[in-house]
Amino acid sequence: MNRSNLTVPPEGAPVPAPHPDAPVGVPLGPHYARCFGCGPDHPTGLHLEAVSEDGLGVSATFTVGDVHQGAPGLAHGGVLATAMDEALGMVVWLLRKPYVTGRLETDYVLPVPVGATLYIRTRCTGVVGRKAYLEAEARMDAVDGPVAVRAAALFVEVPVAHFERHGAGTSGGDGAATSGGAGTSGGGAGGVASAADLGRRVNP
Ligand SMILES: CCCCCCCCCCCC(=O)SCCNC(=O)CCNC(=O)[C@H](O)C(C)(C)COP(=O)(O)OP(=O)(O)OC[C@H]1O[C@@H](n2cnc3c(N)ncnc32)[C@H](O)[C@@H]1OP(=O)(O)O
Repeated sequence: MNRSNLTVPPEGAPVPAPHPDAPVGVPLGPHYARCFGCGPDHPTGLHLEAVSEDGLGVSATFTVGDVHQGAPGLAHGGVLATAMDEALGMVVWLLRKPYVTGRLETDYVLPVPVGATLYIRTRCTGVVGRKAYLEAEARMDAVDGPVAVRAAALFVEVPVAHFERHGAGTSGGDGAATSGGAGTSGGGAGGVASAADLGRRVNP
């Protein structure tokens, strides 16, 4: 894909070993019930579903709905970028450290119609200090379908306090209260409802 050197790991950058607690071969479940990318409680979200392949790579699916259109009948490019961001974020989630997206680069290769399912595969290609380098590819309607979107990203590790300082506080806001409570609101393994949950998750 066309990408800047900001999302390419420096030569010799190590690819981390999978975290010993990282799930392998199982559905990841949402990290937060109201997440626009993966949350089951979000009415118009992407409802992306993901499986950890080997603790460092993730396979995910996203089916484009009516609410995701840009041009009539076609997925909005920003929504497709969100799907890639979410799938990439699930990879750093496996590293058991809090990260945020610093930079996301996207190549739109094919128009993606409403009703299409994207099969997304993401992978960590290196970690240097606080910076994690990742890439992703989305294929249309089958795991071996035509490539529709490619992405590369730089995620930056942040302290848990980042979410407490900038987010809705340790209570998770009213979203946490209405979505089932700490630890369970995410549905699958490791879901969080607040920054405090996130802290317990990465430092149990
Ligand atoms: C509760 C549920 C939770 C659930 C959590 C799971 C959520 C998953 C959702 C998907 C993920 C998202 O969308 S996250 C949401 C979208 N992203 C954000 O909101 C991030 C907003 N930006 C920031 O907060 C900040 O800019 C940071 C943290 C990215 C960086 O600030 P900082 O901490 O001061 O660090 P800084 O020194 O500037 O940068 C550290 C290193 O990274 C490099 N770097 C930083 N930004 C960039 C950049 N855009 N492009 C290239 N490189 C960059 C710097 O050059 C430096 O390299 P060097 O000098 O060390 O070499």
